[in-house]
Amino acid sequence: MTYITIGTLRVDRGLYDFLADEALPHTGVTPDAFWAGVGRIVNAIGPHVREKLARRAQLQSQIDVFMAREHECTPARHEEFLREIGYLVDEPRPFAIATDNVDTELTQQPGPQLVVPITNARYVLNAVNARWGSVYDALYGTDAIARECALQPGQTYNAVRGQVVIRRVRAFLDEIAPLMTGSHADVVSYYIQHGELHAKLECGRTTGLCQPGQFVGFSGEVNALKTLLLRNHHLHVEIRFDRHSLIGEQDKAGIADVVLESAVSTIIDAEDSVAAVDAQDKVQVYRNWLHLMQGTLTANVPGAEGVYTRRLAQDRHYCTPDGAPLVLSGRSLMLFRSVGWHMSTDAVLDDEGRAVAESILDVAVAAAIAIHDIKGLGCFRNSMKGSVYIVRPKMHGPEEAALSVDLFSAVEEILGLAAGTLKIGLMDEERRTSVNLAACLYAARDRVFFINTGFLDRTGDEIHTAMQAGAVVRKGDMKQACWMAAYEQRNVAIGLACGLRGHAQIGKGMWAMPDRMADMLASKGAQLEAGASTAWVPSPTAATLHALHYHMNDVRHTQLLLSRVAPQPVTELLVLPVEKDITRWSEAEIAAELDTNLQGILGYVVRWVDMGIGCSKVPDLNGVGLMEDRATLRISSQHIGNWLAHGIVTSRQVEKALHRMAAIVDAQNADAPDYRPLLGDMEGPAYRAAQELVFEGASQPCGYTEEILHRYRRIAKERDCGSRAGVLAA
Ligand SMILES: CC(=O)SCCNC(=O)CCNC(=O)[C@H](O)C(C)(C)COP(=O)(O)OP(=O)(O)OC[C@H]1O[C@@H](n2cnc3c(N)ncnc32)[C@H](O)[C@@H]1OP(=O)(O)O
Ligand SMILES: O=CC(=O)O
Ligand SMILES: [Mg+2]
Repeated sequence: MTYITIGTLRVDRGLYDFLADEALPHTGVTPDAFWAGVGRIVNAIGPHVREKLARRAQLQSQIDVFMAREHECTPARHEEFLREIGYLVDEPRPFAIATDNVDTELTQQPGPQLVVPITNARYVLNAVNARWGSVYDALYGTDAIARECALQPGQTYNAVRGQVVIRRVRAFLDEIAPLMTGSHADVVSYYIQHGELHAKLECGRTTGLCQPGQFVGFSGEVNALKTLLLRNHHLHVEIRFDRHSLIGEQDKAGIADVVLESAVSTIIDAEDSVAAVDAQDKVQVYRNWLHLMQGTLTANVPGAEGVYTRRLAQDRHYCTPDGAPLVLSGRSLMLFRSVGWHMSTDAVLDDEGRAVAESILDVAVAAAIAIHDIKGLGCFRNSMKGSVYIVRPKMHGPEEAALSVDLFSAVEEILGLAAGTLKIGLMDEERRTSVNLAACLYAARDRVFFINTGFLDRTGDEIHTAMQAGAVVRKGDMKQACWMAAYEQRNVAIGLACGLRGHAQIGKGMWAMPDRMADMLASKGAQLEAGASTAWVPSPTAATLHALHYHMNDVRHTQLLLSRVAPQPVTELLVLPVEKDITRWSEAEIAAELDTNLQGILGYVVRWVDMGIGCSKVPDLNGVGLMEDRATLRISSQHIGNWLAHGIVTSRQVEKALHRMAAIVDAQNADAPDYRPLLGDMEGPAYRAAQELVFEGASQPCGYTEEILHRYRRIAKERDCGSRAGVLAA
């Protein structure tokens, strides 16, 4: 890296140039002012970051001693101890959050939240455009419709399958926007008269909607509609007519498609789904964010008729029932997820030559770039309220939430932004945050736009925290653990008690089996029944299918009912997921658990380290594709570390299984271009990273995987750079 010195900082030349030449022009912030400001923040906040990280380590070592000594203690004693050491703090007096200028997508529109790795422009564009998605395509193209009517070889459209989809969507319309008489399946035409929607049925009768107010817009002519816009639970449904299309010509009402408002918001992820290990990678992260804020991001995508350029979707234009223009956003509301406090980056060095806290850089750069949106300099608007949404992951407790608030205020000051412009998404994914959630919310009460649960990191942290208490239950049994139920319930109850309903999101976690859409449809609705106003999905298709749940559940009403339920006591959250009777595990069960964890680790790590891919769909031992990211890696690495620590498995057994699983992962990737087999390169960075994650994972701070992954990815980058240079020289 080549650095240039600016004030007290040394800044990577590529990063400096990116900001000076691409990001800052037109924002009103000069490079000198920006870096001088960042320098001040590094000096002011940097020491606090180091102090908080030291505090985490101190608390964990106290907990380790306590758990080794008193692992059979009651939850009440456990609570008492956590209070004694200051891990658990007093609850604030009742209060309500007071965040203002939050976009309606987050306050009024319960709906799916998509997550996408920021470094993959092609996926990012798809994600932002997933605000709207065809439910016909989503059902037709996935296992949501049973296999017996799957596409036959050589067939381009299976009409039987198509009919199943159409029937299912008509039933859905009957459910969410019923007609006064008959079914949408019986309609032969829809038309508008005197600002009201009419539906002509096959039997010759005409009817209308049971709730006429659900008809909110249309395009085309009143008696030759192109689209019809309905609204249910604040989400829009667009019915498209085209009697000349393949589907529309066979449909009695001429319906060619039904499009749902789907990914209402999207997390543009610069954290656990990306592999950004140096200044060069960080520039790629920030450049994509810049092009999103400017509305200019593009990606070339191979399609049926050759390569085409994917761009951000335009807004959607309709007329209201009485003929006034109606414009709806064509894009998902974008939220930026920064890295957590534990990360540092040598893209910028402080006055003592230390890598700076990466959070400072992420928040400062993301906010500076968002000025393009705030000032309306781009082709589109992201936030109509002039807010910038920054998701803060992996914070431990209220002190760290308060430090984020301080950072946000400092960044607003150096950029000349109005106080409160930067909003916080407060992820409840570390144990010290869960147990002190009300205090965390209080610390961020003027800025918070969401809290959420269901996180894989939270399980990783649970295992790490309880490392000395005993052998933890199998990964699959974690979902039934007492702490997990308390975590989910308390987060919602505390969020509602702190006034989030209608003011901020209460979210739930990721559906991690991207190809299992039937299972997702059957189970993900439960997150809304539990009080969530949003929940994470891994893909646009999943967003469209998950949107169906929000039509079935009136989340605002569900939250109203749940707001009468008190949070479970914190002692429920403190019940450790430790197996009391380890003899109940057979050798085969232990071996299966180990194999599953190791195969997941290897399958993910090899792509991360060798190819720089931060989130992958890794087939498990049964061939089911699982979304793996750093959080799932943290769980697997901590789980093996725990079982090693408690003698459930031996190092030798783990080494042998690792080798065996490497062969499976190599076979699974045999056809992947640029794949370097693990077994052909056991001294290579990928295999060594996996070994270290397994054998040293338990001693990593909080069980985080980043330090190991980053170190080996940098080695792999150097190796590839060296071999490229060799090829060029030859
Ligand atoms: C624990 C946590 O921290 S969760 C948060 C982090 N996790 C995530 O961000 C998961 C996001 N999802 C993903 O990255 C991907 O869906 C993966 C890695 C799980 C699967 O990726 P793939 O194997 O490439 O998916 P698959 O082949 O089924 O589908 C690819 C298509 O779906 C689209 N797609 C898949 N996921 C996404 C997404 N999250 N956003 C937008 N588009 C997506 C791609 O654009 C591509 O379509 P295209 O060819 O038209 O461009
Ligand atoms: O950040 C998401 C998680 O599951 O952890
Ligand atoms: Mg996480």
